[in-house]
Amino acid sequence: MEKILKFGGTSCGSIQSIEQVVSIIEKNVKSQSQFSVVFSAMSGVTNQLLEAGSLASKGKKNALELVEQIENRHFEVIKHFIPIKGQSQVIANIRNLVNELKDVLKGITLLKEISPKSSDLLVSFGERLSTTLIFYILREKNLDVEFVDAREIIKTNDEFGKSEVDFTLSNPLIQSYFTNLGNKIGLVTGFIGSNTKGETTTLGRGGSDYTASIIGAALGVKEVEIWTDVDGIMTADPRKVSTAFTIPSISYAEAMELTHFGAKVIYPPSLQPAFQKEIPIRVLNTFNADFKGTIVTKKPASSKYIITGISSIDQLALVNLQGSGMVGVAGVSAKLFSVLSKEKVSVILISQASSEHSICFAIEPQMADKVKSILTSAFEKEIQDGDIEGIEVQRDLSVIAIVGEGMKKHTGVSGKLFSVLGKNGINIVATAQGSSELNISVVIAQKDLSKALNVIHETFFFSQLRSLHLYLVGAGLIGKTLLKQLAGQEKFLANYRGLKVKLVGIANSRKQLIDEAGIPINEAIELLNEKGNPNQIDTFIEKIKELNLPNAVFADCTADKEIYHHYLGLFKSNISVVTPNKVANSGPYKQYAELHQTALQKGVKFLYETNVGAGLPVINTLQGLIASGDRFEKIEGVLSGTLSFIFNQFVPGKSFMEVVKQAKEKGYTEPDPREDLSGMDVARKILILSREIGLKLEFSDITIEKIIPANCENANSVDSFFEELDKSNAYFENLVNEAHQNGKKLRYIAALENNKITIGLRQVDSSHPFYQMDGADNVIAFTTKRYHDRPLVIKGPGAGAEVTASGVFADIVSLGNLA
Ligand SMILES: NC(=O)c1ccc[n+]([C@@H]2O[C@H](COP(=O)([O-])OP(=O)(O)OC[C@H]3O[C@@H](n4cnc5c(N)ncnc54)[C@H](O)[C@@H]3O)[C@@H](O)[C@H]2O)c1
Ligand SMILES: N[C@@H](CCO)C(=O)O
Ligand code: NA
Repeated sequence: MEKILKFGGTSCGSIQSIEQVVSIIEKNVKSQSQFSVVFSAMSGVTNQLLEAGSLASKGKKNALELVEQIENRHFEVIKHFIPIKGQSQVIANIRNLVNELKDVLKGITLLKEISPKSSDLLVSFGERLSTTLIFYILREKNLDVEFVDAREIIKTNDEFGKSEVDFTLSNPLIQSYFTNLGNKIGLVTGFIGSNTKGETTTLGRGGSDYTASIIGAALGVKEVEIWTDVDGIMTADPRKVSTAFTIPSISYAEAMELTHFGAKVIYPPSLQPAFQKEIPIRVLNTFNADFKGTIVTKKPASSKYIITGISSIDQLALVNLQGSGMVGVAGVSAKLFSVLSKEKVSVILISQASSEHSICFAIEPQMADKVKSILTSAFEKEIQDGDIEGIEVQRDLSVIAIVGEGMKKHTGVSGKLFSVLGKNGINIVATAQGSSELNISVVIAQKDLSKALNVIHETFFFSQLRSLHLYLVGAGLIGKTLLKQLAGQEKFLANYRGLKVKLVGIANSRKQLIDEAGIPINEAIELLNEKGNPNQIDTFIEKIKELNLPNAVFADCTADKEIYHHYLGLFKSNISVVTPNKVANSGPYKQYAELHQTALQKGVKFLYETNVGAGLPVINTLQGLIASGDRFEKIEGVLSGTLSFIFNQFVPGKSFMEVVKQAKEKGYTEPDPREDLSGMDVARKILILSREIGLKLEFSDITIEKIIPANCENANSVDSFFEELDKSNAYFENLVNEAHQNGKKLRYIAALENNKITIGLRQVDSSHPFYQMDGADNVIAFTTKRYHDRPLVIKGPGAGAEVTASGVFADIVSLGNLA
């Protein structure tokens, strides 16, 4: 025999799935391999049988209704696969089995009780029915098959419900049976066996896999194939991590570790006989039969990943035993674990500090109360004497284990694990590493489980493609331009920066839309309009925090004066903020400092390069100089793109108001251009620069020389502001004429020197470095200790949608380097 195949309940569960099974078996026949097949009951039938048993024991008639349902399900399959003239024999055989089943239920009804022994007999009908059914289907296809009742070859002890296999008795029976079978395909009932008296027994959890593994081991086959309904063992639970993928090859030991922490595809104890004989086990998908699945072997193929997989237990409780009296006292942990073992408490994980001051261990949460009371009485004396301070239970925790033989060869694996959790604000409550270095486990709050699994998975399996989760608030000029740029660069970012910017939320002042699965960037605005809910920024931010996505960034592309109140809370939730909005950084100094300190403390970023000079590298350059120890002596600049444009465009004879309107149309002005013309916008920028170099200045420390007459400044709406501007044309003509007559140009210059900020309109001549400027140019000159004789000058367009959005873009992408 070369192979044993095993098909699980879902594979035998329907006409469609049985069609798959038949085609897989036919393919094996064509390849002329010698093999036999083990079957589970049709999915759901075992439970129905148990339910029928329980109903019967209570004397309820509807037990028979369940039997009828089971019978009909089998008949339907027969009718599909077997031509009418052959059906009667098959139906008669199934009916015989069903009658026998009804007799068993009658017995249970009479006795009014269901013993483990009758329960085993009852459930055995599941596999006996499914295997009989498939036997006839395959015979109809002219395959040389034989029905094998496993009770004749697998012998067990008398422990009904979960009997132990007697290999000394079974192995020779199996060997002689299959030798006699010759070239026929044996179709074996999974899950069941019998004791020496011939009474039916069952093999417990993973029973049919166990049957396949027992037979495979007894016959020394080359491979055991477990056919199920998933693509093999995956790197993580695909319901929790959507990017999880199949592990092509895994060691027995790794499979054991992964399944200990919850991966449910196989149940390794049931594969033990095959493991021991080093027979490879292949996990395959009946519904995706050409897929290679996972092979579990002693020596798996080498992999490019450091770890093999991640698994988790959703719910556990942590018990902590601590006290100074425990230090150096031998026997505390011996006593602890012997008490636990006596009470059959299974311990999921243990961690002890080397100070020996405390021992903590994880258990199933439903055991927590019991364990606490057992330990309180077991350690009564130690607690009374004060050697143990008490027994503390923490709940609502989860454990994540990263598993892999490859960890032995690599340093820094735990560093990587802890740092990615830390960066995402996930607190590690306890940790344990087995000395085999096959697994590192961390206990975390249950609310962080999904986030943690995803970042860990990304870190270890997709280090070549990191995700940033982006929430964009403000879908106006800058927001929309940013979206366009992001959409255009999606491929480039993936291919050359290993970065995926996933838009998960978007809002404007009217609507909001959040979708964890990702909002297509190039359709985001339409989707927001069509599907968005009314926007309430508070609820939007609450939702963001609740979602708790890893590597998250909030981009504030509004000019709103209140939104920044949320930044602090976002930082505290480990969400970075990127913004062109200057309000946060130019408010009271105390608040500026608090925002920056909190971001630093939480390990998130607060990035706002576009606060000054739009996309020009002003803030980054300044921060670089400061970080490298340079000292600032003077900052001087033309910081308003709008005013620059206006003084470059406006000549006497033109309408000043029209030029301002043009600036607005070109996207240079603030949403409210009064901010630009009042000098407010420039004041914000120079104040921000002063804070960046370490000064604690307030807005009130700034002297602003106004350039617009009071009637314009005090206009109470944007429209009336334009009207007032129109009326004041002569005033502006005068200003410009005067400068022209002196051979000079007008520049609105902000200067910071000797801790003082001044802002005003200056006439500059051709020798002045700010004389030559075009369009909406900004120019900033840094005079520092190092740039002393000739300042460092940054010059170029300092306003406009494209250059601003690209500055925001660059800030966002720089976060990707940290993800
Ligand atoms: N235009 C430039 O050259 C430039 C340069 C640097 C910085 N900035 C800054 O960029 C920001 C955006 O400017 P813009 O020209 O795109 O403005 P805009 O008026 O075109 O767009 C603002 C967007 O924010 C939304 N919004 C306002 N309040 C909101 C709230 N409370 N909640 C949700 N959404 C809200 C609006 O609906 C709109 O979608 C401003 O802070 C501006 O100072 C602009
Ligand atoms: N309104 C601003 C945009 C850049 O911050 C300006 O004109 O400079
Ligand atoms: Na900038």
